[in-house]
Amino acid sequence: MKKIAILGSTGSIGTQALEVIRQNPERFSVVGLSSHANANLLIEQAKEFKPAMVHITDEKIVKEVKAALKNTSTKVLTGAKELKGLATDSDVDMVISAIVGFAGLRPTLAAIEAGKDIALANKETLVVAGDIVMDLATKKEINILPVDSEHSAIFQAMQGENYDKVRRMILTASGGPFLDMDIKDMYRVSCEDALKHPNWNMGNKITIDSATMMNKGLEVIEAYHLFKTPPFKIEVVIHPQSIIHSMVEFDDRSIKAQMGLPDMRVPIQYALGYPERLKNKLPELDFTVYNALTFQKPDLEKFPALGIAFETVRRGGNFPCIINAANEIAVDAFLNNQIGFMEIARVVEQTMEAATPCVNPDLDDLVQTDEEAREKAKEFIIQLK
Ligand SMILES: NC(=O)C1=CN([C@@H]2O[C@H](COP(=O)(O)OP(=O)(O)OC[C@H]3O[C@@H](n4cnc5c(N)ncnc54)[C@H](OP(=O)(O)O)[C@@H]3O)[C@@H](O)[C@H]2O)C=CC1
Ligand SMILES: CC(=O)[C@@H](O)[C@H](O)COP(=O)(O)O
Ligand SMILES: [Mn+2]
Repeated sequence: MKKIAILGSTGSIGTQALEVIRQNPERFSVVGLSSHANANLLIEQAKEFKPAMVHITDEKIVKEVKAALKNTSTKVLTGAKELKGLATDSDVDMVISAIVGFAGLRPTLAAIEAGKDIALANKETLVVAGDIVMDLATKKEINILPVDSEHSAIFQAMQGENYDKVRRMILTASGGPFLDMDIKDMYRVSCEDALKHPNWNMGNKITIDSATMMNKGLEVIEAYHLFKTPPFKIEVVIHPQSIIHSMVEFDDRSIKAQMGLPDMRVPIQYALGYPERLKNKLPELDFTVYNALTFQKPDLEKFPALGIAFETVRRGGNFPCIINAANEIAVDAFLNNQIGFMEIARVVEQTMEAATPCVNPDLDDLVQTDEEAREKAKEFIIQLK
């Protein structure tokens, strides 16, 4: 029985991970769950999965959760220290890192430090602190199992293969809802338009990232760290159907692609079950329905965020951390109707050029970088108004 803690259990990844666990009660049990502010769903999940602990960030509503769970064996926690406690509890075998954004970094690092295997959805953890995270994972001899669909695809394609023989890793991108829109119309799109992802149903932040293609930029940085592959070997190709989840080309020009319907339960299940492949009852891919798989080059004028992300890998140091922070602030501002869609990448680029570079940052440097970049991004947003 694998005993699991889910950081971010009330989100899109968290709820789908619980669905996988629900289908496999003989293999997985839930030890801990965490949410930010969604008390109702956390209570419901606790009643169903009976974890030893739940954590909620919002200290004002922790009382509500305690009251609802008072006649159960579930302990209710709050505060940053207790979230780390949940992630490092001696009973936990694997932590699913599914908090969104920089907030996921510290509990994930704490879990690695405590020797837990990680099913990693929170790509920002690797974007911000990839070197620190991967070095610690090596030192602690733990597995980081990718949940992000592209990275799961590459990880699956690499089974039985040698990393020295990789010629290219090709990340596929849907292109988001504005793939075929004229650039001049992209200045006027609404949040509602941007939140309509063509293929995936995900949390708001990553859905906006998909629309700007910052998501793919973050995924390039994620792949660079996860697979220790230089950026010149990582390519992005638009594949609007999201059936091929990514590909690896080897030295002999043979290409392995991992395919399937766009359903996050597949990569989540692969990470949870690894190295075993488990059965499920998900719908099968009908090739006669998806009878045309198409590909095109990304347009960097329409999607400058992708180019910015590649630039930060070249610059290294704290640059990925800077753009991640600026992007979190800019996406939030867009979702609150404070800036336009095309201004997201503009704020990110301005912040990248204005923040203080650091060549070999440690965790404290990155925390400081994150704070500084957030402040600078907020200043640029005020100037835009
Ligand atoms: N959704 C998807 O299909 C995919 C997601 N990912 C990545 O997985 C991560 C999660 O994405 P997704 O599930 O879509 O996001 P959601 O917004 O749906 O869920 C986020 C989860 O994190 C919690 N949370 C939010 N902010 C904080 C915080 N400051 N401190 C602690 N907990 C917090 C939320 O709690 P509450 O509900 O209470 O707000 C919720 O449980 C992201 O990094 C994303 O890029 C990667 C590939 C695919
Ligand atoms: C499901 C998943 O892994 C997302 O990261 C997805 O890839 C987003 O789609 P885009 O290709 O549009 O960024
Ligand atoms: Mn992805």
